[in-house]
Amino acid sequence: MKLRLENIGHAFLGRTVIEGMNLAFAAGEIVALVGPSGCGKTTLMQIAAGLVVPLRGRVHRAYRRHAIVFQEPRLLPWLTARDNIAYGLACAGTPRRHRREIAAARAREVGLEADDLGKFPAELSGGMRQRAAVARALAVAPDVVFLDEPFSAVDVGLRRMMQDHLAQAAAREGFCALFVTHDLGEAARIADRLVVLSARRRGIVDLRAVPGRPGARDERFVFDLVAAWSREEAFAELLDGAGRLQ
Ligand SMILES: Nc1ncnc2c1ncn2[C@@H]1O[C@H](COP(=O)(O)OP(=O)(O)OP(=O)(O)O)[C@@H](O)[C@H]1O
Repeated sequence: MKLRLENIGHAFLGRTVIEGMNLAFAAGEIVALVGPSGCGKTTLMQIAAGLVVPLRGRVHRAYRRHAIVFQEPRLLPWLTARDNIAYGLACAGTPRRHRREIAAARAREVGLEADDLGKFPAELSGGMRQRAAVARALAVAPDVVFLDEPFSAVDVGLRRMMQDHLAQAAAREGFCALFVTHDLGEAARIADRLVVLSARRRGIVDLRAVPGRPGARDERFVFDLVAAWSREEAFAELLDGAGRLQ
């Protein structure tokens, strides 16, 4: 697995968003991209995923396949949850019976019941739809998963469960996850590594390994880590004027 961003630069309507960015990702690691609103997290993820062609630089991709999870589920409304989860497999020509088995297994992993698989997206709750979106991404056995604030709209209990699931799946299956979030607590829970972006400086202000193992950090540890980060200059742009996390 190889994913490397080399000297990436991008601008919208003549306004530079990202400049001279170099990053490399390893198999099995979860990298959190954090930074204030508008600093270019989504743009950088979309460039890495090939959804946006950068104005400058190159993306080196040497892996079989990747999957993307967006902030909203983006399920196809005319397909059942089962067929949504199996969609990538159907596109890849996986036989029907095999893809139904994989879809059922991936659905179970994210806590969807067998009964839910025959339902259409309109019949599922928002949290269930997002579970299906994660199951769909992992169903194709990706080498890289791009996630753009995937859990920001789900309730706190489900968010915790999905974070743990992602961390365990990445460790077990060896995929690399590039995770966009503006929530330092979330990054502290699930990332191996942190990339901190700045809106003012249009680039990376900090790169660091997160101590401990993703998914195995307890509440106290995460709280103390975020408190320590919050006092650092590298995270200043993530704090609002009152010194609270945004
Ligand atoms: N298609 C577009 N056309 C014009 N400007 C854009 C486009 N996409 C993004 N931008 C601008 O580029 C900048 C970076 O946007 P981006 O969505 O990458 O930031 P972000 O860090 O992900 O923000 P947020 O945390 O609010 O989602 C913003 O100023 C945004 O307005």
